[in-house]
Amino acid sequence: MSALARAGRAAPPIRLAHLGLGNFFRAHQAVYTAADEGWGYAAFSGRSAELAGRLDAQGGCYTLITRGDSGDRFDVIGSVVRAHAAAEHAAWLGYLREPRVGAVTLTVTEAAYLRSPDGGLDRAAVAEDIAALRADRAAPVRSVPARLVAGLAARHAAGAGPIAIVPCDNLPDNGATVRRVVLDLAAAVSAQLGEQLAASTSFVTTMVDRITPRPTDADVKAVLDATGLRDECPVVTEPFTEWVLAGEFPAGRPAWDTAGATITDDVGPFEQRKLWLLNGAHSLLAYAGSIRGHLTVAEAIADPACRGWVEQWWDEAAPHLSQPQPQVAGYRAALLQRFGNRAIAHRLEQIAADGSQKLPIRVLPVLARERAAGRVPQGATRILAAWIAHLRGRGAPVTDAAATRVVAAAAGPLPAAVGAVLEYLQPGIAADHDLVAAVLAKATEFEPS
Ligand SMILES: NC(=O)c1ccc[n+]([C@@H]2O[C@H](COP(=O)([O-])OP(=O)(O)OC[C@H]3O[C@@H](n4cnc5c(N)ncnc54)[C@H](O)[C@@H]3O)[C@@H](O)[C@H]2O)c1
Ligand SMILES: O=P(O)(O)OC[C@@H](O)[C@@H](O)[C@H](O)[C@H](O)CO
Repeated sequence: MSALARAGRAAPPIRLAHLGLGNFFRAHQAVYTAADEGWGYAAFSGRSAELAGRLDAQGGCYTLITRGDSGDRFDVIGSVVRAHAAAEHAAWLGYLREPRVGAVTLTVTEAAYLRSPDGGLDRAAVAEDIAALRADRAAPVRSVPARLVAGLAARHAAGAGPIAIVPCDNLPDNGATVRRVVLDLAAAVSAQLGEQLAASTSFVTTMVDRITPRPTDADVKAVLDATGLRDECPVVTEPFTEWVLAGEFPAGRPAWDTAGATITDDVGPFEQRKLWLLNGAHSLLAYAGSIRGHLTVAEAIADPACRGWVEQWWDEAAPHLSQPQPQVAGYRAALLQRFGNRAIAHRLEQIAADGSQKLPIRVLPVLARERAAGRVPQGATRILAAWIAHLRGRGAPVTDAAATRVVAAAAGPLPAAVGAVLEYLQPGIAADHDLVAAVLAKATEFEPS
């Protein structure tokens, strides 16, 4: 056992699997689970093997650094029992065949669900995995939808009973979204498999919130200095945390609610508030803030211009939220405090990744509502303009699952670029001349002088 032990307690039984072992999972779902000693995790990385190896060498234990204005708090989290690399497919199938494994949580990024523009599965992107599963249900597959289908098929074949899939990525209605891509893929393997998995799988919808930046070598040193423990993979997060879930758990679940999670019938109001206000403002800061030379959220929100743009965006989004306005006002005030936490170095370049996946979720719903009300929203159009400027080489570097297409769309004379990028985001939108003119005017302000 590593020096990072579970304070004399035995490891909990593995009753959960996770896909997308990374920082957020370790600051969020694993922490809620740690409050219930009856449930432990087998966690799999989405792609790389590196973190899984380091974590498994520590018996799954790691230090959670909760970083507030008044200093750091250090807790050893022991709910992860085994950490596996993505390639350990036989182990993945093995856990899913276990009746006592009752749920699979996911944090694999928005892009990993491989949705087509209509929200269904992008079948071309998973053609190899479909062919492999048609030939052999236990064949190694790489994409997230195919790994889920392979695991669920193995479970069904083993007669292990129904299970819950619990996506924890920043996607609206994430349970229904994941249901659709998983069942599309299962049906493409065989119609019968599609029906079997539809009948035996519950897709839970969640809203997740806890700002979790990428840790650095300085965080490893901070743990050593404060606790005397050598931890190769601590995780840093803010004090705030929120988890809202709706859906069935046919094989049970940990007592996440006693650890502070909200169990509800409708995640929608929580999710809109969080995706538009927090994530929308994050995207604005990631593009506009990095163009203004800032590196982190805390730096950008301290810039009066950026702060004003964020407030303007919130003024546009807030009236479209269904939660009571005093509650929304309280959330906005808390967000300003969270964004301003200088102890958390949340890098804008991390948030800037995959704008092609994020902006349709974070910004376009508000834009559509504002246009339906006859207004041209200045905050929303500024976010789009800043993204276009980012794609044209300004601010944070471009990392995007659709980089080839969106960077090409953003190239050349600015008026054509604005039209092409907007059309990429939402076909037909470029016919809205007032909207295009507003985005163009703001994009012009972001052009190099
Ligand atoms: N970090 C946060 O503050 C935060 C907060 C709320 C929600 N989230 C959600 O969690 C996700 C992960 O964030 P993180 O901070 O843990 O990131 P991370 O980089 O630490 O971990 C991401 C995990 O997803 C896997 N992955 C990435 N792209 C993939 C792909 N295309 N296919 C398969 N697997 C893939 C990686 O291998 C890794 O296991 C976010 O994209 C977001 O949806 C993050
Ligand atoms: O994690 P992403 O890449 O979906 O988005 C980046 C940030 O906006 C996001 O991680 C927030 O920090 C998070 O959603 C806060 O709960």
